[in-house]
Amino acid sequence: MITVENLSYSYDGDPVLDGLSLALGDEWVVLAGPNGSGKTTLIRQLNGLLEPDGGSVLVDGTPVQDDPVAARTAVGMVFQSPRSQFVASTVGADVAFGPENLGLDHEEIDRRVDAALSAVNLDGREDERIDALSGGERARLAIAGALAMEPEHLVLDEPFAGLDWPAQRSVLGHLDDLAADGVGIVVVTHDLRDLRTRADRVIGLRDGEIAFDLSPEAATEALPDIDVRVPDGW
Ligand SMILES: Nc1ncnc2c1ncn2[C@@H]1O[C@H](COP(=O)(O)OP(=O)(O)OP(=O)(O)O)[C@@H](O)[C@H]1O
Repeated sequence: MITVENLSYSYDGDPVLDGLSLALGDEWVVLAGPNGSGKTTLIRQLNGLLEPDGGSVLVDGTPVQDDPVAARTAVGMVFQSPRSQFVASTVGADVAFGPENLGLDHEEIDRRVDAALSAVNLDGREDERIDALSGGERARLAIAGALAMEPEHLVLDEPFAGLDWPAQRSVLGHLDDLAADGVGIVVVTHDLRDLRTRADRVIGLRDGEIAFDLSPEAATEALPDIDVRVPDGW
């Protein structure tokens, strides 16, 4: 469980989040909002990449700042620009890096790397150099790196941008499996296609505040109010 209590955050004195509270359990949550509404600023606090100016974020009851390693193990994060997320030069080594740091044995590391790469349709490409991958392949690799950590919560910032349809379908299928296993999924996106039947909640953010927190059905009328398009067939 991730609990955000009265969270405030400013960049150089400009408030972006102001007294935001939220609880995220083992459910599928879509976080939607227009550009600049504070989505990325919010999720970066969920595993300690940003430190709150006020209020707190707790993961399983422990403040993130008290145990950042536990928070980063429990809350996996995939960002929009994956380039900076890679730590190794080849595909397999990069995905193995996180599990290796957890001190897992080789068999378990291999199992996780295989499962994560296959979830994003990159199986068999362990030895390829990351700098030779396309943008979409890098985005998929970043997702594989987070999957291999087998976190309790997986937070993905615009995960489908730049992914072709087979890769999107594969990632969605894997997220479905994770959700069925009790992993909490948070998808930050402007593009709600394929998410209506998956999401338990749609949280709308506007100007750093929660404008609504509703079921997908109930969010239909609220989404245009925060300038997020309701997809055809939603
Ligand atoms: N590093 C930074 N320094 C200064 N201001 C920032 C920084 N990062 C974000 N901001 C500002 O904070 C506000 C919220 O940005 P944030 O990236 O959290 O929004 P977002 O909802 O994720 O937007 P987008 O949909 O465009 O990704 C914006 O006004 C942005 O300009």
